[in-house]
Amino acid sequence: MKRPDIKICGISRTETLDHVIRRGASHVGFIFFEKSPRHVEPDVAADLIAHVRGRAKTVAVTVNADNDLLEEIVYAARPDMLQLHGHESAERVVTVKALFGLPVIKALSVRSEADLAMIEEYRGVADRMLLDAKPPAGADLPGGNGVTFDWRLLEAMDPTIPYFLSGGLNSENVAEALAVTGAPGLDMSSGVESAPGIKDPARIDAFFDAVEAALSLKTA
Ligand SMILES: O=C(O)c1ccccc1NCC(=O)[C@H](O)[C@H](O)COP(=O)(O)O
Repeated sequence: MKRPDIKICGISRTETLDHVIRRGASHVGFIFFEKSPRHVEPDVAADLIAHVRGRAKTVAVTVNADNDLLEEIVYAARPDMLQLHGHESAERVVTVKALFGLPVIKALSVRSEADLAMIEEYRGVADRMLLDAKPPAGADLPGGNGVTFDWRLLEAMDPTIPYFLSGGLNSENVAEALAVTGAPGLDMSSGVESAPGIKDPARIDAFFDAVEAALSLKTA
């Protein structure tokens, strides 16, 4: 099995960036959503992104952001990619790509087959999909909620679609997630935190150890 790309999201400290990249993160995500405990201002993100440039792909995560906010983020922080984590339509993805010239990850909230079928709208439009769990009722955040969805829904999915599996991944369940889905990418955030927004070095190590163990079992 090919090693999946691994995206660790919601990072706000250089120490955490260095740690996850040393352990093998291919992508690191920065949250631009004020209600999130992981929110970073564009000037702070600019320093974090400058710190890791060239060592991992940097992703600016936004939620239904208008052009002005995207412009502020892109010109201040210079991310490698944009993640659209709201209700952005396929047409909006096309517009954002044209305006900013950056690859786009489109997040999709999944609970049912019908949710997953929406993926077709973004085929050939988004550079990658991020399949996250639908937020629980009453949640304040569209992502970072630490909840999983039924990974068996992905069994019938076209395997050529590039995507990150997301939602509630942690060191305890990532081996099963990989066994069920064979996902080409993994994305996670709260599963390596000790409290919302606080990344925990021991949990980061446990997660990457679990991924390595799962992959070595698969190739043994
Ligand atoms: O993490 C947040 O606080 C967040 C807020 C608003 C929009 C998106 C957000 N996170 C995006 C991500 O890509 C998370 O990694 C993804 O939702 C999975 O989170 P988790 O279930 O905690 O692993």
